[in-house]
Amino acid sequence: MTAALQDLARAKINLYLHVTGRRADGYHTLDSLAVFAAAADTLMLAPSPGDADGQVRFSISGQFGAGLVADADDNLVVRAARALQAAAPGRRFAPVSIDLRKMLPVASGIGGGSADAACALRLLARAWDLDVDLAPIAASLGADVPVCLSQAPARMGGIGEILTPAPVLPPCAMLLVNCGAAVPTPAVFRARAASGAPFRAEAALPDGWTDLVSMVADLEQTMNDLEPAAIALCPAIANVLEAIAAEPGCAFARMSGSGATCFGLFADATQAGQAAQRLNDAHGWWTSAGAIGHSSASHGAA
Ligand SMILES: C[C@@](CO)(OP(=O)(O)O)[C@H](O)COP(=O)(O)OP(=O)(O)OC[C@H]1O[C@@H](n2ccc(N)nc2=O)[C@H](O)[C@@H]1O
Ligand SMILES: Nc1ncnc2c1ncn2[C@@H]1O[C@H](COP(=O)(O)OP(=O)(O)O)[C@@H](O)[C@H]1O
Repeated sequence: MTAALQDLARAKINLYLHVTGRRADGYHTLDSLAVFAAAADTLMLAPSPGDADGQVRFSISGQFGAGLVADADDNLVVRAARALQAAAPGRRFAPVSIDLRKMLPVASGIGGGSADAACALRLLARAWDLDVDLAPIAASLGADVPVCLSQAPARMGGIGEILTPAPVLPPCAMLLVNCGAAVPTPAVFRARAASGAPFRAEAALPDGWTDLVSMVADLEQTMNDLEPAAIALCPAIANVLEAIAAEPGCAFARMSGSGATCFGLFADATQAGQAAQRLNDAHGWWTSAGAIGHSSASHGAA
């Protein structure tokens, strides 16, 4: 490879999440509708001449980078690189450096680490010119990594690795709000299991929605089954949900994934942007507003 490459690792938002069962290995089966936000980390890959073949130098920058630096060798980006190399034995891997610009809050229910891992797989497969199926490698890195490979809206089944097309989404804007509390995914699944909450059936969805009102009517028949357990662990989530729902123009508010990030849906992008500014000013919360339904845009950097 000669050129530098750069790609976005977008936040994954679960518009609903039903826990439908539990496997013998403890993983839960899910039914979820995942969409991708404008908010994203950025991965920058460059050749690293002088290093040995196979070496992947890794650095972390960005607003939320500091929290990850201590465990950099175990970062999902590095694990993705190792897994890709293991899947293509006998190949030469030109030495590269990757910088992760971490702009998404960590352990926050929006799959930032999973998005970074998927982004690293895409970039490295390109840089090393590998024609391998990335889906099983992604699944080996985490339940959320496969859906982050395409960053296209998708219905998630199995433990997250069975992907089917999402209903056609209406034009709308999404507000993301995170109060700053890290909520570890395993703790939320454990708390839900301990609470004895029942499993839920898969949602019945149409092929698409032409407007936000009809999508919200269907989302109101669904749940995020992890929300009560996450609120029990982090009560501030309830305050965030209340604050989002009170914003002018907000049609729907819910927590994403295992939390603590919550989202609001708006027909009017200006109102979503104003809500983001207001909630950041009033509480110091991390906020972001943008369209939903982004797909991956890979491009080379100068
Ligand atoms: C809850 C979801 C919903 O999209 O998102 P996040 O809150 O992480 O964003 C995902 O299922 C998270 O996927 P991911 O974060 O990749 O999970 P993994 O690393 O594979 O698993 C972390 C732990 O979560 C639990 N886990 C995860 C996924 C799943 N389907 N069932 C589970 O029980 C297991 O205890 C597992 O040990
Ligand atoms: N690149 C990464 N970004 C974020 N977290 C990472 C990364 N690599 C490893 N991790 C670890 O994965 C855990 C889950 O992170 P993250 O994907 O942000 O959670 P969530 O899916 O709940 O948003 C973190 O606690 C962190 O220790």
